[in-house]
Amino acid sequence: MLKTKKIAFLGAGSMAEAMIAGIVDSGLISPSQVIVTNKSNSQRLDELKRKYGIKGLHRNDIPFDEMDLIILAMKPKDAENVLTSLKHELNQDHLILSVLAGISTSFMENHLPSGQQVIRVMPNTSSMIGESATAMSPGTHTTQNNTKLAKELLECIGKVFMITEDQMDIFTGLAGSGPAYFYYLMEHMEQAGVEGSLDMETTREIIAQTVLGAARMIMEQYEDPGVLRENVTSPNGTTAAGLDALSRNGGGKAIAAAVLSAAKRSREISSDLEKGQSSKLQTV
Ligand SMILES: NC(=O)C1=CN([C@@H]2O[C@H](COP(=O)(O)OP(=O)(O)OC[C@H]3O[C@@H](n4cnc5c(N)ncnc54)[C@H](O)[C@@H]3O)[C@@H](O)[C@H]2O)C=CC1
Ligand SMILES: O=C(O)[C@@H]1CCC=N1
Repeated sequence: MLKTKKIAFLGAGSMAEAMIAGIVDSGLISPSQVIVTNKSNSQRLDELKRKYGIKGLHRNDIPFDEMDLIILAMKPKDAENVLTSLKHELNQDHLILSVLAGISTSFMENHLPSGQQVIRVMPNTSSMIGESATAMSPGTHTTQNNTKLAKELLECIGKVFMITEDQMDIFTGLAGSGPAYFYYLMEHMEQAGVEGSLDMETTREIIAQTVLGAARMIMEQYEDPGVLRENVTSPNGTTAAGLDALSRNGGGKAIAAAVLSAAKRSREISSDLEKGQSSKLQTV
């Protein structure tokens, strides 16, 4: 289904680049099927053109008539303006995908022509290497065919989870923001490794392999993480000492609080937008 489809990304930041890289790399979409635009930075468009062979165009030069999928990838604070500006460019066949945190399908539907097909999507930056955990939740008017088409596209960038829209905030807390928690953890592990006399490059490789191995154990052994943790932990051994320090320092609670705080922030963004308070979002 994807072979003939034309895709326009509105927004050319980190998330758009990660998706473009994953999509182009999958080989299921040719770079000539992808257009990207942004607010004003033409150097950035040149960079994406050079790296991925896609087209980078000024917003006013996008041939919307020829597009099938339009992917919104700007910041939530810019959503309302962009949706309003799109109103006169769209027809009923256009499928709109939004990757914006906190932007509900009803918000999109209310700002677009009546009956417009929209899908709310939450990918993460591991899209870049085809390893995103991506959620999707279709709007009221989206056909099954278009839902299937979007799923096919999103499968180019990783695993896709079809969820209900009320689960989007927690999914954002877990997976949209999730890579950052692991990078944060890895930064701290790196620091400890270097303090323990390993060089930075080796430490980084050791940590990355350890994280990768742990993730693959979960995915391939279908085992509960608690059981896998116990398998590592000898009574009165090194891991018990490590886990005890983690627990004494609030490690477990901190991790759960990170996920819940991100989910709460996603809900707050929605609520500010619903109240017409885009200006409250400032840099978001
Ligand atoms: N960075 C991440 O890990 C993830 C981000 N997201 C969502 O993706 C969206 C983009 O995030 P980032 O790429 O990190 O932001 P970014 O700041 O790197 O990129 C935003 C892009 O939007 C463009 N833009 C602003 N106004 C525009 C307009 N009127 N028309 C067209 N383009 C416009 C900017 O020029 C820029 O290229 C956000 O809504 C965020 O919630 C979702 C999942 C993960
Ligand atoms: O930090 C943010 O708001 C975006 C959404 C999920 C990941 N990054």
